[in-house]
Amino acid sequence: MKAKILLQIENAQVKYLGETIFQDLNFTWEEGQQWAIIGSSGRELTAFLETLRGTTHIPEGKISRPFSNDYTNQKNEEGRINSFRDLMAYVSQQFRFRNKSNLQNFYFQQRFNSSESDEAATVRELLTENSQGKSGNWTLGNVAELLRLTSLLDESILKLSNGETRRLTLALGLLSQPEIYLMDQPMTGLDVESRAAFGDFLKTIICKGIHILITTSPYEIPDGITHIAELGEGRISRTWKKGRDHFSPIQQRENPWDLSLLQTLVSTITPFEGRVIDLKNVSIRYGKKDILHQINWQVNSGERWLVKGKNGSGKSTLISLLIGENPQAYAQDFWLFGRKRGTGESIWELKKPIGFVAPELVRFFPANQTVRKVILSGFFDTMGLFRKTTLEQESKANDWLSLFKLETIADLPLNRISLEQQRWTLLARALIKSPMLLILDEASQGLDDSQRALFKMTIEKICAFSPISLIYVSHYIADIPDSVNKTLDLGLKN
Ligand SMILES: Nc1ncnc2c1ncn2[C@@H]1O[C@H](COP(=O)(O)OP(=O)(O)OP(=O)(O)O)[C@@H](O)[C@H]1O
Repeated sequence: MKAKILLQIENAQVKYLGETIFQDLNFTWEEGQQWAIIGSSGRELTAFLETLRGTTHIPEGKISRPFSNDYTNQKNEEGRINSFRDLMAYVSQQFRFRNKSNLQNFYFQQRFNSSESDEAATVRELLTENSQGKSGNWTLGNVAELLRLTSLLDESILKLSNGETRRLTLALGLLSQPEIYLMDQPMTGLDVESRAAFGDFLKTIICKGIHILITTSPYEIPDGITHIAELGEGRISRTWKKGRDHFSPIQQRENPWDLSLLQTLVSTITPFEGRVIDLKNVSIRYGKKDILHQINWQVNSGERWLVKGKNGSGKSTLISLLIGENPQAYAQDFWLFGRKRGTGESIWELKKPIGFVAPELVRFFPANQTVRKVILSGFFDTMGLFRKTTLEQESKANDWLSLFKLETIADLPLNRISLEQQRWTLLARALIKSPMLLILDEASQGLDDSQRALFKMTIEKICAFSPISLIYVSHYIADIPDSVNKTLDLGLKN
């Protein structure tokens, strides 16, 4: 007996964000198949998911979704128009939570400011809100348990770490009681242990009848997946059953940047004469929860450090202290660039010698901020450009735009460009003021394998060409540049 088709794309031309991204795309998803989609372009992977969700434009060919026929027919008979989307959950890479009045995204430092957290819903409130009006296998209780959120139910969503937030978004998807569950790079931001456990999570939900399709790295195909499709050059180039075949290794690209321009740009970075960071018995506690416990850490000028630890171990909290975003810094014995914190320095003085990149920064720039403005805002350490710039500053911005090949998109808003272009923009913003210390908090998270390799190579070159001090946070050993040769392990703190 032939397997039932759930979804089918036939000879489709697909336009995504105004560009033709697929030509002659064909894909058949049959009952019982659980798909992993791999490929070297993060943009193509996301566009493929958007096509399944019906948010791209298909001028030629067609897409059909027989999985929803019974449901939509029944709703039509009841005189209601309902879409296949009711049966489909989607976890995107860029999640945005709004504050309670639904007016704005949170601003960055709000997360570490516990007094302001009332503005945000708790994990329980958000899960409850998302389960209303839907009944099925998934309840707040079993979903919270499955995704290890039970102990976090009464926390404000604002305070969650990256990995905790990722688990929350997976839970929200389940509570919509989907038949089809699409996930864009769902293991991004998860620590080594949680990535290993991800296959068990998939197997559990597959057993309950959900069909899944994820985009992922070819090196991370979790348990539960039965079929793999490789995207490349505008179409699906191959499909195979898991275990029958293996993927072609990602081609290592040449570094596409003008390295002599990079060298010139970072040659203005000077070393700090003295100790960059000195933490003496630093402890951070929220309510009854010890996040950092008596941390002693010294970073000397020119050193390159890895900060590691599992999800929720306090890596971002530690970094919030360094970049002046955590009010608890004042109570600590803590020196930055030879000056004790809390001795009258302004937040701007504190930020000046530090360049900082974290993927979630993108969420905190106002919507009208273009790539050029975001890069220029690095001179002023503001989330967006709100003042006049000099010709010299503009010329520096042009150099960075040219280095990272961003000129053609320089005047587009940050939220209209691809994930990798956003990341190069943030790196240019961090470096434009020639900082003495560069802090990268999971800065290549979510990029595809070739872009991650390029990011690593770029940081390697910056370290080779300048005396910059570096703090690098990552859950992926393969992403760590060779020049990083010291480690602070927060997992060992207790
Ligand atoms: N203002 C706050 N109030 C209460 N708890 C908080 C607050 N800010 C952070 N936390 C909690 O502190 C813990 C550490 O969070 P942090 O973001 O530093 O972890 P992380 O090591 O960076 O994790 P990840 O690898 O997931 O990014 C988390 O459990 C988080 O929920």
